[in-house]
Amino acid sequence: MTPAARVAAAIAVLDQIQNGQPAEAALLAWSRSSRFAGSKDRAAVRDHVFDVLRTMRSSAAVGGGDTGRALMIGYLRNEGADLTAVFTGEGHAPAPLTDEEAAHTADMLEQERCDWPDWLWQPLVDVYGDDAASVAMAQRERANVFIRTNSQRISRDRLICDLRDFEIGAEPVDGSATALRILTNPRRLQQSPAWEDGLFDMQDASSQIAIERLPIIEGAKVLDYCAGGGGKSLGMADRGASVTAHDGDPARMKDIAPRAKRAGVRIAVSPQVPKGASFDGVLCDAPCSGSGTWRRTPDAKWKFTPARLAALNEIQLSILNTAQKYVTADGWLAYATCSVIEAENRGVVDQFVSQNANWTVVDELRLRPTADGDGFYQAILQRT
Ligand SMILES: C[S@@+](CC[C@H](N)C(=O)[O-])C[C@H]1O[C@@H](n2cnc3c(N)ncnc32)[C@H](O)[C@@H]1O
Repeated sequence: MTPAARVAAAIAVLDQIQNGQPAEAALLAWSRSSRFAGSKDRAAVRDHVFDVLRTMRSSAAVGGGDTGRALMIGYLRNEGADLTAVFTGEGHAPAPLTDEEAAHTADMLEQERCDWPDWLWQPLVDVYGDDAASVAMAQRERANVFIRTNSQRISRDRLICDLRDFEIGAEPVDGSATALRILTNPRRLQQSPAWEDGLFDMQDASSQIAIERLPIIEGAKVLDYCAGGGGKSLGMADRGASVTAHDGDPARMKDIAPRAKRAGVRIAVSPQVPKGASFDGVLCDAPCSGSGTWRRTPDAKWKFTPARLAALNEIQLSILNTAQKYVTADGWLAYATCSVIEAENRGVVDQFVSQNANWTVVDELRLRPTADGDGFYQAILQRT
């Protein structure tokens, strides 16, 4: 496919998404009906679609509409591309720009330029002040790929060398003892001998920094109360904790056993927290908007609503209220989200403390989305 034909294909996929189809389903349907497209074509079309989804608002303003075509015009115009070289109408290229399309200009509000929902703009400014724009702008960029070194099995420097032998470039992330940023060939990671040998797992750098911050001592009994696929459980086990994984939806934990086996650690998977059980530490990696990771799931940014935020706040608070019961008298309780929205971060923690005055915040971590990792929040509490 020519570069212009890839743009035309992305326009067709975007139209399906605008008609209500989820992004992945629309891309899959296009792939299935486009047997002529090679792997590079598929990757390029996918990149175009996600580039537009991450910048939907500014692309619509600058492109003069929200059809696939207008969005792509807006995105490419924002990027400074030569539109006349792409919109030629030749072969499978999209049709030339109309006079109206060519003449369109837009004045944008700051939140529009930053591709951030209006209703969440002021809350972002309240926390990040003049940096709100850079927090929002970070979600317009493609995310880097990060891995967590399995430090029970290999040093980070040795892992860099092993990956290099497989033509995968990696470099350490500042502020983390385990995280590596993948510089080249990320698609080869899960075919590498190091993957086969369980020397690393996939995990964003911010999650790793948060896990490293937990006051875990070798052999501590820890409950991962919202374990999901077990990323945090594995990180805590790597730090020497004896981990029990729990999740309100036990089916979400199905990958934990094989992941733990590959990593060579033991994690007890427990659909019900055993009655009367207590732990030196309990981590609540709560369900949230995911606003710190919206560059990875850009359509979520536009679907999130005030009603959903209110519902999440209730769940988040009730998780903390339940989980605290499993913490020993001098143990710790950690609350984490991959969100940059304060209402589901310190907002929830403050509500919890106002209802449970015997708990106090002893540590707080707020990571912005940057090239070094996703947006992440964590508070560690202890009883007074
Ligand atoms: C952010 S995800 C966890 C990600 C996981 N810790 C990881 O690192 O891969 C939040 C998890 O909370 C779970 N959850 C939702 N409501 C819950 C509840 N009331 N009690 C326990 N877990 C709950 C969800 O099923 C989901 O797996």
